Amino acid sequence: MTEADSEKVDLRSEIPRFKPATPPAAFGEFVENMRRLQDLAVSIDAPDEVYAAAQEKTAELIELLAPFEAREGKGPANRSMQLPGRGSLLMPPWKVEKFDEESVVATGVLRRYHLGGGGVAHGGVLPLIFDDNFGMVVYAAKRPISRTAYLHVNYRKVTPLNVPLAIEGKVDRVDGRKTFITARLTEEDGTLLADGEGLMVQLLPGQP
Ligand SMILES: CCCCCCCCCC(=O)SCCNC(=O)CCNC(=O)[C@H](O)C(C)(C)COP(=O)(O)OP(=O)(O)OC[C@H]1O[C@@H](n2cnc3c(N)ncnc32)[C@H](O)[C@@H]1OP(=O)(O)O
Repeated sequence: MTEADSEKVDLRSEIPRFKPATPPAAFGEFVENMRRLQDLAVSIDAPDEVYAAAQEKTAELIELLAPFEAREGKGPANRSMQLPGRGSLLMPPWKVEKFDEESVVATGVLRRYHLGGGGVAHGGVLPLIFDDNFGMVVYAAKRPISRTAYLHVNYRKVTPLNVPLAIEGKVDRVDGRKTFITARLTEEDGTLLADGEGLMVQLLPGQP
């Protein structure tokens, strides 16, 4: 995106400009360790004394970090484009591989943290991945800043964990303030796991 385009995007909304962050390497390592902790927190079966020791260590960590809690858009989480999931623990640790007006592609794996039941991904994780993709598609296509009005996911096959996956989303059609987006979630060999459609509606001045 050129500087001129970036200015154009800003003028189309009252939402503050998205400013990418470039945190030190230690932040990326910290986030990855936190992801490992999430995987463990949902999978451990430990003796009582291990829970007690873990509780003490997490309490220490909270004490260390709490003074640095910052408002949205200030800390590096969610803004670190070079990190999986933009450095946000909410997002699965996926990386954006393609970001242009034609489509947005992100790839990655789902992990133990994302388990639903029966060894496969929780169904609720997929709308998160689709919604994030739709948001990026709107931005990459230089459509006005918009929010999801609806999102429909068709689950075609169960989504495996620890297997490379990809989502590709693109603008299907535009109608005034409305941008209709479609996306497909696939395995590396192209097997379709889910497809989705969403309506993104351009925010009017003053809309949050
Ligand atoms: C800081 C970065 C922020 C950028 C966001 C990144 C994107 C991330 C994507 C998200 O996850 S956003 C969070 C989830 N979404 C929301 O919280 C949205 C909550 N809903 C709203 O804010 C409003 O409902 C919305 C802005 C989507 C629409 O409200 P409006 O009052 O502005 O729209 P209006 O009701 O006038 O409808 C505009 C058009 O959209 C149509 N429409 C709206 N909602 C619809 C719906 N659910 N189904 C079908 N059509 C719908 C509506 O019929 C109409 O069509 P026409 O122009 O043809 O008449």
